Amino acid sequence: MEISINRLEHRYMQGTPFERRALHDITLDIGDGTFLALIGHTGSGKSTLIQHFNGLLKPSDGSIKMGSTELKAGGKKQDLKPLRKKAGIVFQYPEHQLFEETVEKDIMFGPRNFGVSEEEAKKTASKVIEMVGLPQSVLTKSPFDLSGGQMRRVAIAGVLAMNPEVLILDEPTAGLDPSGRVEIMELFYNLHEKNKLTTILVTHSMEDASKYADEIAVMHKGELYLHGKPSDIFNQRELLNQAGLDVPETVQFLNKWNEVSGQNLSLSSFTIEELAKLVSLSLKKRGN
Ligand SMILES: Nc1ncnc2c1ncn2[C@@H]1O[C@H](COP(=O)(O)OP(=O)(O)OP(=O)(O)O)[C@@H](O)[C@H]1O
Repeated sequence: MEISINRLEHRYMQGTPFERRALHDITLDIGDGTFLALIGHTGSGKSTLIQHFNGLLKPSDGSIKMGSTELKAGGKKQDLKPLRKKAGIVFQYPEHQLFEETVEKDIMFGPRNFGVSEEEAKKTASKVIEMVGLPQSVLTKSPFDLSGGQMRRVAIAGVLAMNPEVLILDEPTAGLDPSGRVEIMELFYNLHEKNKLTTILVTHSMEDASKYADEIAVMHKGELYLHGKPSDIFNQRELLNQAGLDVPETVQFLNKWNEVSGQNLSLSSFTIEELAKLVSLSLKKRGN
């Protein structure tokens, strides 16, 4: 689903002496099926922005269009419900929101709330539990008898059960160990690839942004500071530094390598594997 943000502004506590502008004049188009990483220093406005995608926050000015549904400043409350269904948000530590007696009931909660029949909701639970890589036997268990990683998968299944057209991930790997982080990111990436799901990943990890995203949007002081392909963004290290960010370590290494060796090598996927291949090839060429 295409997303179009037009001159979006958000002010907290609008009209009070405590009014605070968190977003200013954001204009951003996200194409259908794009994987976009949203990065920025703490307090730059990332969470405020993503809460507009499913109508948890309303624009103070400007608008956001999700497919055919548009939410404008001053829009009505009933405009929000269609957005809730279109955009599934996986918040930080989503497992904290599990509350039902069984995994199945927890996953069924969202669809039932939207008027889906008991039978249909059960079918959905069985489908999405598989999508997150858990066995059917988990459905009858209490979510609180599962491991932290399994609980997170159940919470993600609950979001997928709503069949969202856009998946919004707010630092979805926070608090996981390195292997758990990779597993969850690969899960999202595969969902994105398989279903051509438009995906927006809020992350502090330049490595994840460079590895998974087609496009990167950088927020700084409530404004959209940079937006483009990873390779374009990483060419602007000075600007990134000014926003309190840096390029991934693979790019830092290659920049140093080029400086020392006088070469002009460049990366396309920014992974350690690609970097190792590139350097080893260049060493072979030089006869080392
Ligand atoms: N409920 C709120 N009331 C008032 N101000 C808020 C509220 N939530 C956020 N802010 C302010 O809005 C600005 C943007 O915050 P936001 O949480 O969107 O940033 P962020 O980039 O998501 O930060 P982080 O990476 O730390 O999660 C900050 O100055 C923050 O203090």
